Amino acid sequence: MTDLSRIRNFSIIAHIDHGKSTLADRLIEFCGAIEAREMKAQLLDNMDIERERGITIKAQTVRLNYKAKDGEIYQLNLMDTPGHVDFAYEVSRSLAACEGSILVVDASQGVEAQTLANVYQAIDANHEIVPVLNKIDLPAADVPRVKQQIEDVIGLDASDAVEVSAKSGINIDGVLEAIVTRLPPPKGDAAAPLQALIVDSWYDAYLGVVVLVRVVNGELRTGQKVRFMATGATRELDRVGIFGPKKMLVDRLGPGEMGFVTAAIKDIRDTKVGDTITEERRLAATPLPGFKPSIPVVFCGLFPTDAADFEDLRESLGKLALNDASFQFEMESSAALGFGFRCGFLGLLHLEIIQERLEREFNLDLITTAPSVVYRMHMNDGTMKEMHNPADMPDPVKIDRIEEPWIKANIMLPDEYLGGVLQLCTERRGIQKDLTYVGGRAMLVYELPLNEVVFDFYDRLKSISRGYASFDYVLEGYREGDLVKMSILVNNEPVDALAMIVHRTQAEYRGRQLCERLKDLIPRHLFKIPIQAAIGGRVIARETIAALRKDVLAKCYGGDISRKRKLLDKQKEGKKRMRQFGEVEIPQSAFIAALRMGQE
Ligand SMILES: Nc1nc2c(ncn2[C@@H]2O[C@H](COP(=O)(O)OP(=O)(O)OP(=O)(O)O)[C@@H](O)[C@H]2O)c(=O)[nH]1
Repeated sequence: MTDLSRIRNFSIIAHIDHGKSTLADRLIEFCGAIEAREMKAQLLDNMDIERERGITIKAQTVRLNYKAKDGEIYQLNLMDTPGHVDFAYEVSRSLAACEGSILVVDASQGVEAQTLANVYQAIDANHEIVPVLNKIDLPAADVPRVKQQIEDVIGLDASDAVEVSAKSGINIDGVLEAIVTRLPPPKGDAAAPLQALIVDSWYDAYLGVVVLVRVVNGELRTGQKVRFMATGATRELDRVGIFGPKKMLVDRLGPGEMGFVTAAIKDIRDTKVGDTITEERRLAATPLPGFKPSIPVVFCGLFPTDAADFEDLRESLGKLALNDASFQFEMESSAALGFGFRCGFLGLLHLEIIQERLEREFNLDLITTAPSVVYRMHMNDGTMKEMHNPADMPDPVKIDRIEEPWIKANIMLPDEYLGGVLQLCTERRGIQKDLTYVGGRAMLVYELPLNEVVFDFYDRLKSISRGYASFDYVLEGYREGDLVKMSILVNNEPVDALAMIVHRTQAEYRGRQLCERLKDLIPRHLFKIPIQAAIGGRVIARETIAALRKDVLAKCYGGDISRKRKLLDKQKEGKKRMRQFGEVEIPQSAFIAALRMGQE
């Protein structure tokens, strides 16, 4: 067990692409030599599946051993945090497991929206923060300007910011020294009853459920009988280990240390993130303060393009859920798209990651319905229902009011794009809260309904600002809105997969857009096909696909009217049948295309 004064637990926070991963790699590399010589850990099988995980959405820790200039060897636990706003909850729980943060800012770019969002979280977690200016090798790097910006925008003293180039390996030891000298050591009591915080857990094909922990008091040992305080389950620990960055077994983990344990646990849902592990023999009096659970905020339907893939899809979703407790799914059926699943995500990026993994790793071709947020339906009878799917909208006469989630967004952008971005935010029902300028960049704070953001806000923002705007948000809470369900009717039949909840003021615009698209996508039939957008019984937009008229009368010369009538009747019957099976006549590809266009 390491003396507390020689432990530092920290995370690296940064805006995307400012060099967080590159710096982490350099730190690991720099400390690598010492690790091999001085650590008495037992090397576990070298399993590379971790690397296969691609985008790191899971919190990971790496233990480094650093020989500092004071001659002492320090144990540094680097906690990786996911950078994207969708995973804000995961960021906050990673931060809760450490005492300090390294704030990486690209010296050629300066402070961006995610820099701010992450710093605020670190401040909330009471972290000591060391600013690091990266990419000083770039000719465009402007260290004095970015230092000034950090002081003006964030209010952090940047006079002793560490200037580095992660890519060229310049001043990496400067970062390590700052960690040792400027970040506080953890606190804890080795003699107290065990309290270890579950920071994360995931399923590993070889080890079963792996639980990432931060020990606060007491110690964790192999063979120890432990209790999970939230669930009350007891287990004997099979393994106690660390990531160095490879998995290595250790005898014990003491206060302030981070590592992993395994204990014949089958389901990650049994290891609740934020729960406290204590010792069965000597129970802790109270659990540690946990974390807020991460709850899905965006839902959409996932359907296999080929109905024969349904079982494969179910199995693949199950596999993904093994490693991602914040991902939810349940079966859903749609008249237009067949059988599929309603899935819940932390945000749009999370949705994209899951969708991409299903398509790439599991080789599935999928249709995604328009993303929807979680609405709160306050019914006349005083009850409240959460609605994840527009198809489940109760009868409007029974609804007293509907609430929708709102976010607070930070948008940073070069001045010249401000006009366009303000207009976009206004179109999306945004409420401007603040506008300030820092070194030629505008910093906008807006409140926006999440439902307007999940649609295509981010893409529009990027295109208006030519990619220069950065955006981050936090959920603010629920507010009442004048929201309605808009149905799309094709040939007078509602198409469930295209229904959506919209704000009344946006309904007509959205409705018209969808009808126009569908008109081009649905092939002509022998009869006219009306395509309508409707709220309740009221049509708000309409397009018509003209009929393809087969000239049935061409064969009848002259006046035999009864024959003509017969033929016409026959054709009418045909029409009826068509109408009856109206949906079958619409190629599924049309729905798919309409939905995909909605996401562009
Ligand atoms: N010139 C220069 N480029 C760097 C430096 N550090 C990182 N980069 C480059 O910047 C890009 C982003 O670096 P990453 O380390 O992937 O950034 P990140 O913040 O971890 O990004 P995500 O993992 O995508 O969030 C890469 O192309 C790096 O090669 C540096 O010191 N100098």
